[in-house]
Amino acid sequence: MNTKLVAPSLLAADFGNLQRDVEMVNQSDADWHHLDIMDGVFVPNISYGMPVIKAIAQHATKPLDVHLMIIDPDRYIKTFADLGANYLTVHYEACNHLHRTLQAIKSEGMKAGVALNPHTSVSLLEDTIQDIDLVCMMSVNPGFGGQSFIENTYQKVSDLKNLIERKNSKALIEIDGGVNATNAKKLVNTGADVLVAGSFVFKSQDPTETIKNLKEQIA
Ligand SMILES: O=C(CO)[C@H](O)[C@H](O)COP(=O)(O)O
Repeated sequence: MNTKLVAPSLLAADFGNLQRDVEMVNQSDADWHHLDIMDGVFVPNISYGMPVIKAIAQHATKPLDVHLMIIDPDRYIKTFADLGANYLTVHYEACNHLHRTLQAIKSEGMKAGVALNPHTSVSLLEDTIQDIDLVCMMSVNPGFGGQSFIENTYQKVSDLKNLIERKNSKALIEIDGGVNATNAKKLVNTGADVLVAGSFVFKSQDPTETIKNLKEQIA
């Protein structure tokens, strides 16, 4: 894949102006909307619930990339399929039967993603990488926007790229957490296909321009 994607994380949007921010992403150079769903159990934070998720899905015109930071994600696969999610990502650490969960996501017509926490080795995907459409590499400990990028991520991206090539997988590599203009190019050069950026976009003076610059930088 040559096109590198930017997916603004709505976690860092201004929730008082959520509709404005969703529309800004619709009209920007961003490729996807990234929704971070947190349950207060798998991660120490709760993001937003179903009424807000539904409203976002209704207004969003770009593909929906949904990242479930929740325990027992199988309970919500159908719900997100009905909402129109294109990619549904579950955490490796939250799945007892990851292979079954991936099949269930795909049988609902969505692409199946797996997220890895910073402490989780890429090698654990050795037996599932051919069934995975996207690996979300957490470059911060999940739970909050605005954290600092963990430098060890570069090594993990490189390990993952090797695994994907060795196993002939088509999985995309997505990076989530602390992405900004300083690390974006190096991440893409190391093998990243999709960059999720929250604070760097929504806390900037001109989010539309920031997305445009980020896209240009990684083109
Ligand atoms: O959800 C997250 C952590 O759980 C991410 O950090 C979020 O998607 C991106 O935010 P930021 O760019 O501010 O790190």
